[in-house]
Amino acid sequence: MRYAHHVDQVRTAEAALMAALPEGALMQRAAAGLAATCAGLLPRVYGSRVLVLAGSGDNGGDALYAAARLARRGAHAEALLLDPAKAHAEGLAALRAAGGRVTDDAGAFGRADLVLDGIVGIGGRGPLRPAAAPFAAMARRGPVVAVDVPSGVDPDTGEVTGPALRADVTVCFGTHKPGLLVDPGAGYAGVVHLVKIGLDLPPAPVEALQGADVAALLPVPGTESDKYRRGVVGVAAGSTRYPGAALLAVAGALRGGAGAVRYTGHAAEEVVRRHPETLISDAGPARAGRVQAWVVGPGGGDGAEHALREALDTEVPVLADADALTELARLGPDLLAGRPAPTLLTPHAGEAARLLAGVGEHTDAETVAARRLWAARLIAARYGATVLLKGSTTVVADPEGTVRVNATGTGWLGTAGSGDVLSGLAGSLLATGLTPLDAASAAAHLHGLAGRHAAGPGAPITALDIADALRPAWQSLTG
Ligand SMILES: NC(=O)C1=CN([C@@H]2O[C@H](COP(=O)(O)OP(=O)(O)OC[C@H]3O[C@@H](n4cnc5c(N)ncnc54)[C@H](O)[C@@H]3O)[C@@H](O)[C@H]2O)[C@@H](O)CC1
Ligand SMILES: [K+]
Repeated sequence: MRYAHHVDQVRTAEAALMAALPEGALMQRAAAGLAATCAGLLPRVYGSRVLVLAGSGDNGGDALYAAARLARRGAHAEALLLDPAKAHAEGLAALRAAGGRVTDDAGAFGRADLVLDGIVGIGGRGPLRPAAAPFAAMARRGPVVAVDVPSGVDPDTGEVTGPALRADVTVCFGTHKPGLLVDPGAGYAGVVHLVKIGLDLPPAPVEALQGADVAALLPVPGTESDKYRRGVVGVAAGSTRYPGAALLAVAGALRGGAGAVRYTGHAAEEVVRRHPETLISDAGPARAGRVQAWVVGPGGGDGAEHALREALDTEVPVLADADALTELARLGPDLLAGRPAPTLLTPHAGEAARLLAGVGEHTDAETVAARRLWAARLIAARYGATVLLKGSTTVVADPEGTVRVNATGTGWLGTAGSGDVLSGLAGSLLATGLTPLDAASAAAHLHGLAGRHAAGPGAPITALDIADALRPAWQSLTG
């Protein structure tokens, strides 16, 4: 598991640790870890050109001390001070003592074998200021290593509201920051290395499951299991206009761990032709027969409201997607109030904007994509449901405030019907007994892996390719 903490939590933990350590010890731990990572990125340290972009805070201090360590190993280290009068004095003295020097030549950026971005860390707010902004667009020769956070990325949210420095590697201290795990910020962070500095931190508000965590969640049938004991997932999807969505949701559900899939809707014939193992029901969710979870909405068309209401009236978990979300946004969160079982909503950015409008928060898909944590948390809180917000990093938020992010995806997943496969998959995992948080985050992880598997080194994929790749994706976790 990767854990990420907010800036105020880091500051509190840092203050407690600093009080117990000799002055400057913590910064030396950070600088030592940073210098070690940089050394590993250079073919050889001796003779390499290292440039520090140093801001006015301790982030600049970390970078200057790390550059001093590299200078002691023979690197030509230079520092470009963005606010010379306020530069970190001790760090600068250490750099000079090690043979490094200050430069005011911005061209050094393009010549450096490695750039250390020590402009701002967790003290940063908003985009790069004018003195640093030009570096965001400048050509670089060697890797840019962000110190703690890529400057210009909001550490708590991952929001990027103007120029920011794109890093190849980010070395963060003590814990991850949410902005390193959530897009758009995650896209600026590159590969993230964590340097442990001994912080005693509270429970993490944001976490990211790793392969082993997902493997531990996935259901394994016991010797006594049969199709009913493994869980039956109901799929109410598709319409005469959109039969394909039903096929795709069922394809995902069949590969999600449930023992059987029960389908109800207008595409029964097509579903059975393509997936003969599906149980078909003529009645809607209210009378379709026993299931342990319902998936409702993909390609639902005009029938979506009816199917949603019937599914919500059952006593099992309900996953609402696509047209069911549009209906929910129109009808409002009261529709979910008092349900005896949890609800999982799986919007993309546009549907999330609709759900937000349904609670009086008028916004658009672009804003949701730029403020993913905010949007997912707000929908979860206002609808009292778990939310899986699809997109470049998938954010899963539950109404109690836990957030999980998933970054296994690839841009190739942005293909028609991909979300239908995901909702079937997540619903199937719900039917096996996983909580909505676990089902949603495991499904997002598997779906991302399947997309990568299907796309291989890089090629367009179809939603059915993703469904087909779910089995090797699952095997890659459990094998
Ligand atoms: N104090 C310590 O012993 C340790 C410090 N660490 C480092 O200290 C950092 C936090 O240091 P600070 O609290 O001094 O804060 P920062 O160094 O992150 O930034 C503070 C300074 O940047 C300016 N600033 C804010 N937003 C800006 C923007 N958008 N563009 C340009 N300048 C901006 C502020 O005016 C302020 O002067 C961490 O991120 C980490 O790198 C720790 O990680 C390790 C231990
Ligand atoms: K930085």
